[in-house]
Amino acid sequence: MTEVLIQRLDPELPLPSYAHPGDAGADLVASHDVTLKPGERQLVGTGIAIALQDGYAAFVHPRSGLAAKHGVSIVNAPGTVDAGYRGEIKVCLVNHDPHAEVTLRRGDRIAQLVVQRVEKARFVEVTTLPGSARGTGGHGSTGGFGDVTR
Ligand SMILES: O=c1ccn([C@H]2C[C@H](O)[C@@H](COP(=O)(O)OP(=O)(O)OP(=O)(O)O)O2)c(=O)[nH]1
Ligand SMILES: [Mg+2]
Repeated sequence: MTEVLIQRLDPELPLPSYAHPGDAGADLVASHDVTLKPGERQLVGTGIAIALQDGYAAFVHPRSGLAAKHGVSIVNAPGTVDAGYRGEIKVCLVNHDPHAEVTLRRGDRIAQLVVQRVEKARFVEVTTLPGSARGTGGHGSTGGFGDVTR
């Protein structure tokens, strides 16, 4: 288990917490009320700043309940929090619902933070890449979407 130093920027807001012992994501809350019109996005504070250990990053993921019930997601999902970042963690929420406005209140759980170990890559330039079974096929090269026709 990695230790993450955390600073409460708003003493009245809770620290991130895992809802269940096996959960990967710790819930983050909104630092203020926010109302999103259909299609609108807003950057929302969470009231916390963290210091991750070197070799770690934290990823800001959407909550599936907000997505399924209200169409609310995160524009840049998952957002990347670098180990060296000391500012407030913020969430760029978006309302994908075509009709309904949605209001989230200060203290509501709006996203979840997944802390992960990450590798640094050394980029080695070559003129030809080694062959592979997939080759250059991508972006739907393995087939379509079953019976769906357009
Ligand atoms: O959902 C997010 C994504 C990022 N960040 C913070 C932490 C991260 O370390 C920093 C920069 O994020 P990123 O590198 O994704 O943004 P950028 O547009 O490349 O900005 P910068 O030029 O500051 O790197 O912003 C958040 O608070 N929430
Ligand atoms: Mg960046």
